[in-house]
Amino acid sequence: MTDPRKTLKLIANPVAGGDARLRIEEARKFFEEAGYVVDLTLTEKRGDARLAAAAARTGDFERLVVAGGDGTLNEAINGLAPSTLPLAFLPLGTTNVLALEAGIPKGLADACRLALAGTPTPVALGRAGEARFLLMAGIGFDAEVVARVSTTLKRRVGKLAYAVSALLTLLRHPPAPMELCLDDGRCRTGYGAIIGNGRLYGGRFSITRDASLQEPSLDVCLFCRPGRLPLLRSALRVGLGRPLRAPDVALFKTTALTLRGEGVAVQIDGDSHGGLPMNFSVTAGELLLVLPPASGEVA
Ligand SMILES: Nc1ncnc2c1ncn2[C@@H]1O[C@H](COP(=O)(O)OP(=O)(O)OP(=O)(O)O)[C@@H](O)[C@H]1O
Repeated sequence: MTDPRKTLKLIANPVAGGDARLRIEEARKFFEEAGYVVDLTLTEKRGDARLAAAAARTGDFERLVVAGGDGTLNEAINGLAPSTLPLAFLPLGTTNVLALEAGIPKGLADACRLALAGTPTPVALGRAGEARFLLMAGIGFDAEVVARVSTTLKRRVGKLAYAVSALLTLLRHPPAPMELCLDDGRCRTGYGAIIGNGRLYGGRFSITRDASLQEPSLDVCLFCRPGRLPLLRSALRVGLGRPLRAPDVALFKTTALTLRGEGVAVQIDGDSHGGLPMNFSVTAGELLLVLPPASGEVA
């Protein structure tokens, strides 16, 4: 006989943010006490969340709940989308950009409550080659910082590990040139780019301030000047919460672009994703993300 209770699929990374085992167990209990049968998959390595989310597409689930960092969330999205199964998120990672962007509470009980009672909201997803991204793609310097960040240091000191990696990357070599081309054939040279589907970057910082998860467009920030100094100046402005400006950067919205560059790295949603050349685009409504009712995104 089938269980008449509602079933949740929970995909959780037990090593997110250092050690998330206890919090995952608490979340499981929360959902069970709320009357749900919980089908839990604990990830063991990169790739597991994607496979588990792909399998959940054909299951009889009320919700897919992903517990972990933005990297595990990205994997789950790549396994799930396009789908009408609502995806809720419990932020257990180091940086948790989505939680900040979308107003998902950091407190576990509140996040669990939202996972059950929040509004499934259609969001647009970015594409980097074949892979989907929810928050942002970073090309060049930023992706090298991600690639070089020490996991051991990240577990010990959290976000500070990214600052250490940024310094080492900057000392190593100046940003490499790349060519950005739009669909109408217009091209220009840059020295790094951030392609934002969302507004926030690396925490509460913002580079693509006008982006919106619900809007099917990509906000591009192209770093236009060669050398380390302009990049440092831009990093400082972002750190101080100031907007980036021409001529250091070019900011624009688009729905598709191509980037080319010799040995230039790419990251999506905070995890390495190969290198250029790569096409980037955006598709509306490929995912129903469970968000706070009536707010969508925080101001
Ligand atoms: N059990 C696991 N062991 C090792 N790596 C894992 C495991 N589960 C998932 N991963 C991979 O580790 C990467 C980072 O994990 P995740 O994003 O969940 O947490 P985090 O690194 O603490 O947080 P953040 O993404 O905010 O830095 C993900 O890309 C994921 O593919």
